[in-house]
Amino acid sequence: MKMMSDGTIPEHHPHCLGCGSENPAGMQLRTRLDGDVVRGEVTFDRRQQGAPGIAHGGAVATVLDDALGSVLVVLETPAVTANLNVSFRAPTLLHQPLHVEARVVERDGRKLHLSARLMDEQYTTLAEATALFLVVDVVHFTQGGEALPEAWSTWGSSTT
Ligand SMILES: CCCCC/C=C\C/C=C\C/C=C\C/C=C\CCCC(=O)SCCNC(=O)CCNC(=O)[C@H](O)C(C)(C)COP(=O)(O)OP(=O)(O)OC[C@H]1O[C@@H](n2cnc3c(N)ncnc32)[C@H](O)[C@@H]1OP(=O)(O)O
Repeated sequence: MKMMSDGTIPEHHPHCLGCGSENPAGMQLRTRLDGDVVRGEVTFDRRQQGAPGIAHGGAVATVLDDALGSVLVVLETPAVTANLNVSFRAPTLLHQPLHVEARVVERDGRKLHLSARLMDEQYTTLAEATALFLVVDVVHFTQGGEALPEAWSTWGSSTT
């Protein structure tokens, strides 16, 4: 398990465990482990606006994908999103602190079935996702020609 002594998952942006960059839409998702569930908080701002005052659906999907990626950090398993299915249940308003959670539903060989949920301050569901992540060898991530975070060198690379 990859987490700090206070239960938080290291400053991550999942893409860049250890590199400290923001995710593609400039959102900061801080996550921690609560039992088997990754929980986090995020607030959207104008950069993620779709309709006036409302978050763009792609930004909502990004946060859900990021939360799902945090599950990989906990599992210390390199994997990629093969399929992401998002249901938008209610408008996600800007400037409101929101809750996110993500968990493993089932593992079947290389297939990780995960789920995630975005909720408002009262824990009303705004969007939910189911995803298929496929475990890959760490070599998968060298295709971009960039150095990989040192922390990944200890991660399981078995894809069986
Ligand atoms: C930025 C990513 C960093 C990820 C880092 C990883 C670890 C964690 C590190 C830090 C942690 C944090 C977070 C990550 C950051 C954010 C999360 C975002 C993650 C991403 O943003 S990641 C980018 C988007 N993602 C891709 O860039 C994938 C492109 N893609 C491929 O690279 C290949 O497509 C691959 C490898 C997925 C599969 O290729 P492959 O050759 O290995 O496997 P193959 O096709 O043989 O499928 C084997 C079995 O899966 C079934 N299957 C396959 N695809 C399916 C689908 N779509 N739907 C339903 N079933 C599917 C087949 O039907 C077969 O099933 P069966 O065995 O039963 O026949």
